[in-house]
Amino acid sequence: MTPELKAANLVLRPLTHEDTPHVHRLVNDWKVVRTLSSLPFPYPRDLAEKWIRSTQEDSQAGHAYHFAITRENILIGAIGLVLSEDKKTASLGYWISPALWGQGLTTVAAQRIIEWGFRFLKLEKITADAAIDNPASCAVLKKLDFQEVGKSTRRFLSRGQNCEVTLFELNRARFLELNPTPPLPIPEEKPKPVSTSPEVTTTHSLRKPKTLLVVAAALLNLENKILLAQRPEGKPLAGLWEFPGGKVEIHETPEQALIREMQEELNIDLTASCLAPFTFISENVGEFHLLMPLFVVRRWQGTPFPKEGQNLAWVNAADLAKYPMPDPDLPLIPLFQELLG
Ligand SMILES: Nc1nc2c([nH]c(=O)n2[C@@H]2O[C@H](COP(=O)(O)OP(=O)(O)OP(=O)(O)O)[C@@H](O)[C@H]2O)c(=O)[nH]1
Repeated sequence: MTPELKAANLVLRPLTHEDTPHVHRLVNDWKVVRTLSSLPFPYPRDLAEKWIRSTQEDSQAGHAYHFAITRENILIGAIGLVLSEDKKTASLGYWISPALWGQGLTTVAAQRIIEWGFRFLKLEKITADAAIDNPASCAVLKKLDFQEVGKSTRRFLSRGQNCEVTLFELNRARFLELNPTPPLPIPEEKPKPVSTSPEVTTTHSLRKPKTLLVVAAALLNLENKILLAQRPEGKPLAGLWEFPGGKVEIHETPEQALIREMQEELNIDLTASCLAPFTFISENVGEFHLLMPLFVVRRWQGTPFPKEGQNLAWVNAADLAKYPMPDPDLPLIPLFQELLG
């Protein structure tokens, strides 16, 4: 499923039926449509509708992930990855409202999608192409470290003719070499001014990030299915699936925090439960260092109920990878597969 991703002041989210008039208005513009090979001009509204439907089907089937690019809740463009059959390669495509060209917004959105493609989808290579008379798009790809690998010709429906295109590629090893740190989460707090405490050095990159202590539970039911909760709208990383839990307050032990969070989020009582420490996440996620003890819990009182309106899913260990999760959770998947078979 297509998750919601944040990138600077942009939110990249799945397209919905309500986006149809905006997609139609923005794409049905010669300046946009001439850069896209597979669309006619004029671009009829029912094609916008069909395309949005197809993005939803493709996302469910895991064939392609298309995102609306939004700023302050307004759709300003779209970006997507279409996967090869073996799911090792994807081709990147995008368009953005011409009124916003030249502001670097496409680069910001594309950088986030590429990051997600390499780190979450574990792609080996991302390809892209741009008509040779579209230098702005070529410049975006070069800024993103794509390498030019050749030329080809492609039929452009909008122009009714074949056009020469430049082919680009970025492979996973190069991306990881150039971007060794995990993607930045969206900081919830404003950056604090650099203090003079001894653990702080003068440069931002060397500053010791604050440790964020979060506790979470893998609730296992009688069929050995694990409960995942989807982060609700309005929270950072909304749309991603995670182990229910939350931040440990200053006056709490992790176990006390877990009992409180399970009551607040799921209306279940863990006071008499066995909280079995299973593993932990210790990962630098940009503005802070996430430390997350994860407990396995098999018995509790009550029935999990999504008190915060979050979606819940009982998931077999073998299916965990089908649920987009925050990057730090990904190494946990094989551990559960080993534990639960
Ligand atoms: N609960 C939980 N949080 C996780 C997981 N993986 C992961 O990276 N996190 C991160 O840990 C942090 C948890 O913060 P939160 O915002 O959910 O905490 P909370 O429930 O206390 O929220 P609140 O501050 O809105 O009350 C988030 O940055 C979240 O992205 C996970 O599997 N479960």
